[in-house]
Amino acid sequence: MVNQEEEIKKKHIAILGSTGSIGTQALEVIKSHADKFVVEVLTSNTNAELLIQQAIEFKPNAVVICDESKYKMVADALWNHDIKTYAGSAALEQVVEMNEIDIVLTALVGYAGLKPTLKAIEAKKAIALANKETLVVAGDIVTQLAAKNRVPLLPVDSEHSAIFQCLTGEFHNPIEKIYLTASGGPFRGWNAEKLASVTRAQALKHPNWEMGAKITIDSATLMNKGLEVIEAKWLFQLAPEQIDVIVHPQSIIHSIVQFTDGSMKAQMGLPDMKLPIQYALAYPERIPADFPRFNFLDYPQLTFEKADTETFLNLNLAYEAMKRGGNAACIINAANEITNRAFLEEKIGFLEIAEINSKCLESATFIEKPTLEDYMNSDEESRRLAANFVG
Ligand SMILES: NC(=O)C1=CN([C@@H]2O[C@H](COP(=O)(O)OP(=O)(O)OC[C@H]3O[C@@H](n4cnc5c(N)ncnc54)[C@H](OP(=O)(O)O)[C@@H]3O)[C@@H](O)[C@H]2O)C=CC1
Ligand SMILES: CC(=O)[C@@H](O)[C@H](O)COP(=O)(O)O
Ligand SMILES: [Mn+2]
Repeated sequence: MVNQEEEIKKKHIAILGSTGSIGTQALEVIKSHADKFVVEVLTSNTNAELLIQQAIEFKPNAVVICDESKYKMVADALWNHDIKTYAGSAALEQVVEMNEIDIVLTALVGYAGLKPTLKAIEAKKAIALANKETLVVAGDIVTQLAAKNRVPLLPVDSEHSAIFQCLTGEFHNPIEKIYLTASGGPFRGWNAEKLASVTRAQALKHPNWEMGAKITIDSATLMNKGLEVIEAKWLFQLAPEQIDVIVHPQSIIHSIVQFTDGSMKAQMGLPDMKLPIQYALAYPERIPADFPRFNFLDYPQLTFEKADTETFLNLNLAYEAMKRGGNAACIINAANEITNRAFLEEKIGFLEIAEINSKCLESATFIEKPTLEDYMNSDEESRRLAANFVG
């Protein structure tokens, strides 16, 4: 019989996007610390097969399949497993409110993360935040709501986890600046002429990380770093001038904080997302893990270089959106979700991603102080514009 006290002491976790790269790695972490974590909710967009397998193995309280046409398949497979089964995106906003949940891991991709994250914050659940687009789109509303509800936003993104780890014990010490490290992606050093004809398959080969398709393409165009700059602004309440990007092709140093006395703290380790995922779930504890250890002799050189923002236009576009404020970041995020997908569907070339994103920033309606509804309308408007430019 399960010892009820032991079960209560465990952290009860909802994973939104459990079938993706972050979601599946989170389940590995949870499995190897079954004494500390228990799964309450699992969700996927369309991948019913994997969701069913995960549900049977981890026995959550509830699952959500966003694609309603797959509901019957999931419900039929789980009917005798004592697991509540829901369908549709709106169900994500309801399951995060379940009493049993302590932490919501936002491992779903894109703008779809915004509304369930806001609901989870309102329900006072701690947020382990992988879904960077949530902060890019509406960082002001999300961080204010989290502060009001005294809800921690625990970064999962490797760079932001690195900064967060460097800030442990330093919360009263002002930050002079931070350096977000960037791998440079698969096309580091390439010129525009070569980039014009790169294929989807080439862009999907990240040099250091295995990730979902959307973020892998964003890494290749440097939009990922642009989104991360904006994510950092909101997570650590920094001014644009305090955030710098440095290309570090080995992805060993995950990011750096520089304090006002000039001292710099960096967090390093082999590129493995299980570490930041585990850090966020176990926070404030560090718990053991047998992830492979870094060996200095395998990396006799850790190198650094300037990002090529003249060829990879998305990074400066994100800085520009951050400086403009208002709904500008929401506009480029929406445009980028359309152009990223259009490139994956081979409808546009690699260089057109940034070109169209930039046109959307210039042509969409700017709103200086957007409400949540404004963000939703702005997301729609920018998607429409981008789709037109894609043709
Ligand atoms: N992968 C990584 O190493 C890192 C990822 N991140 C961030 O974490 C987030 C997740 O990335 P990643 O795991 O790579 O992405 P994946 O594409 O691998 O997984 C996305 C997950 O979200 C689900 N999903 C996709 N679209 C929707 C939608 N519209 N509504 C609801 N659920 C949806 C998918 O379901 P289905 O399987 O059914 O499609 C899947 O479970 C992103 O915001 C990314 O930027 C940050 C740092 C590192
Ligand atoms: C693992 C992670 O956090 C990714 O966001 C990663 O940083 C992508 O690599 P790039 O530095 O190439 O964008
Ligand atoms: Mn990252």
